[in-house]
Amino acid sequence: MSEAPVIEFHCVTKKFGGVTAVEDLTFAVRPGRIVGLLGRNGAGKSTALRVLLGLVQPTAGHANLFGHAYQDLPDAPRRIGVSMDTIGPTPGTTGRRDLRIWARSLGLPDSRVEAVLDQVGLTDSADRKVKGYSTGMRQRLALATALLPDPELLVLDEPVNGLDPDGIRWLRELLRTLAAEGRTVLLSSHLLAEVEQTVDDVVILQRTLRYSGPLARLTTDGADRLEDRFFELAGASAPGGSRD
Ligand SMILES: Nc1ncnc2c1ncn2[C@@H]1O[C@H](COP(=O)(O)OP(=O)(O)OP(=O)(O)O)[C@@H](O)[C@H]1O
Repeated sequence: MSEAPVIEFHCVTKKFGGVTAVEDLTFAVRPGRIVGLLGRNGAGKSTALRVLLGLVQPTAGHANLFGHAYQDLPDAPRRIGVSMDTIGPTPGTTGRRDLRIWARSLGLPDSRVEAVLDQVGLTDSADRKVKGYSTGMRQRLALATALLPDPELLVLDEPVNGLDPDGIRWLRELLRTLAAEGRTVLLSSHLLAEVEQTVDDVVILQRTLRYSGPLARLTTDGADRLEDRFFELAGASAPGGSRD
């Protein structure tokens, strides 16, 4: 397996008017790893992911996937599975219908829809309207959408939010299986305890980068708690997105 980074951020800064959401962010993600982008509400996690996916232009610096900016990467929508709040289901659809719309837009057969419904455990609810789904079911549907193209890389914004303990365990096992197949996962979260058992590597963001590296190094092989190390590195309670 090539050890070339799957994701690279180089000195990425993003300002929204007078607010600096992300400042001088540099880190890399290696293949086959599950990486947690961790930070408080407003720390800049979604902004960093949006820069990565070409959804917002950085003020300075750049981010690459497989050595290219998202918009220059051939076949990007089929190589990278994305789950983000802003990519919601089509209003009024059922889970199955929503996935079929996505599948067609990606040139994928309906058999992929059935495969991902099964993978995320939504087959029995697939013909129910999405508006009646629980938060956990919506998370599963978002993950199914990300998994549709059988991607090499998954970028998941807050995938743990709204999952119950069974759902969190299920997600952990699914991500482990995907990583064992050589896929790479970058997920953002502010739920430290929930992701501690899921991720291999950690990126701690509080507008600026506070840590990037193996979870085991951060916690001295589990002797220290992630939460304690997080507060040391991210500071006690500083809000993200400082005004200039
Ligand atoms: N489009 C925007 N316009 C103005 N300010 C923005 C915009 N997007 C984000 N911000 C600001 O940038 C900062 C970082 O926000 P961001 O959503 O990236 O944080 P986050 O870590 O994803 O937070 P959360 O966990 O709450 O989703 C915040 O202060 C936010 O208000």
